[in-house]
Amino acid sequence: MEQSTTPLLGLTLNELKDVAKAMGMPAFAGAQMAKWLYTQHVSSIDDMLNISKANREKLKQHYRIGCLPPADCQKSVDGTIKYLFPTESGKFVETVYIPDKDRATLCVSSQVGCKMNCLFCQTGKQGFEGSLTATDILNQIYSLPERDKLTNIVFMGQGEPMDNLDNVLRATEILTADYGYAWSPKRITVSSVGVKNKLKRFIEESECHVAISLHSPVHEQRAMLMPAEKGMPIADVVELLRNYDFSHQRRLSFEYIVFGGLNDSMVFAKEIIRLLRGLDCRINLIRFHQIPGVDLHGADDATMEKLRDYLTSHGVFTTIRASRGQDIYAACGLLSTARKESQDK
Ligand SMILES: C[S@@+](CC[C@H](N)C(=O)[O-])C[C@H]1O[C@@H](n2cnc3c(N)ncnc32)[C@H](O)[C@@H]1O
Ligand code: SF4
Repeated sequence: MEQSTTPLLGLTLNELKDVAKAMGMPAFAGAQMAKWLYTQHVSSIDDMLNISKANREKLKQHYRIGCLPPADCQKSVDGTIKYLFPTESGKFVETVYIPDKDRATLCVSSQVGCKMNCLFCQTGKQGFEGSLTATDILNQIYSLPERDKLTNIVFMGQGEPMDNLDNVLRATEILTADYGYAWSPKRITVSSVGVKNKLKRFIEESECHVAISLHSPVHEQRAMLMPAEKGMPIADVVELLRNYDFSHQRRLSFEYIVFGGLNDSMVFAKEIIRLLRGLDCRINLIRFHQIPGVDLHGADDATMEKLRDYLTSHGVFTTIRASRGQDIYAACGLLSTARKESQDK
């Protein structure tokens, strides 16, 4: 890895113009570089053919593209593909490609591991090893073999996006800017447990859809499942969300893993309705992906359907999220944990 050079992937148009200026290149070279990066996805500065050879050589002395191909992948019988991407710092994160009829969604990671330590999450068990740079986040798209088929991106891989907000905002800016990928922010969803001050900033500085990991409407139970509840209780998350408009283009959803015998009774359904009353949102019920060493289990289908029907009939549109890639453990964290363990040996 040529770490003495700086990656171009992850720079905004203005920053690329500054690079051009500093290298003594013509002013328009910044826009040319943006095109080679975010439209053409070149893997080498040598491929930036409308930049003179002399300027490419100069550029290469200080910069590199910053793209890295996936190190491993597992393919599910249902077409879901889990990739293991290296980061610039030599660690690994998981990215899951989920094709589905006319959609193809990419689930990207924002951190290596996570500080939030949710009881049910393999990434939480892995501990925190560092935040991804914007280069690392964008590389999961840039170097994806199925890149041109993507219709949606969800920040639901490893890590808590609000705990790496600057780099997540930089990546979503480049994904949505005209000079970048020119995607509508409506094709991007960012999922969070709710982090004080950061969630507010994200809502105000981005137009992407917002997903909140709810998992319990009851403070004590949510705190047991998700220690982040102690830093920003779900009641405060919901109060904050009430200040913003989710009734038009921008969507607000809540994720709810249904654990058998824990948060799956009508008592919880009623609390959810009370908590979310008047908020424009939907709920996605999620099947629990079993992880090693955790004494929790998923609710059965009939219980999930009953919950869905109750919530929908009480005004909160609710769906059951199809589980994908079961056979390759597409629940994030397992592949990278295995890679970490083999590296540590
Ligand atoms: C891995 S997180 C990443 C985004 C963010 N940190 C969050 O928690 O919302 C994405 C979603 O996966 C869920 N999740 C984590 N572990 C899971 C598991 N074992 N089974 C099902 N869903 C899980 C989380 O609760 C969250 O809704
Ligand atoms: S569910 Fe999200 S916040 Fe919780 S440990 Fe996993 S990645 Fe972190």
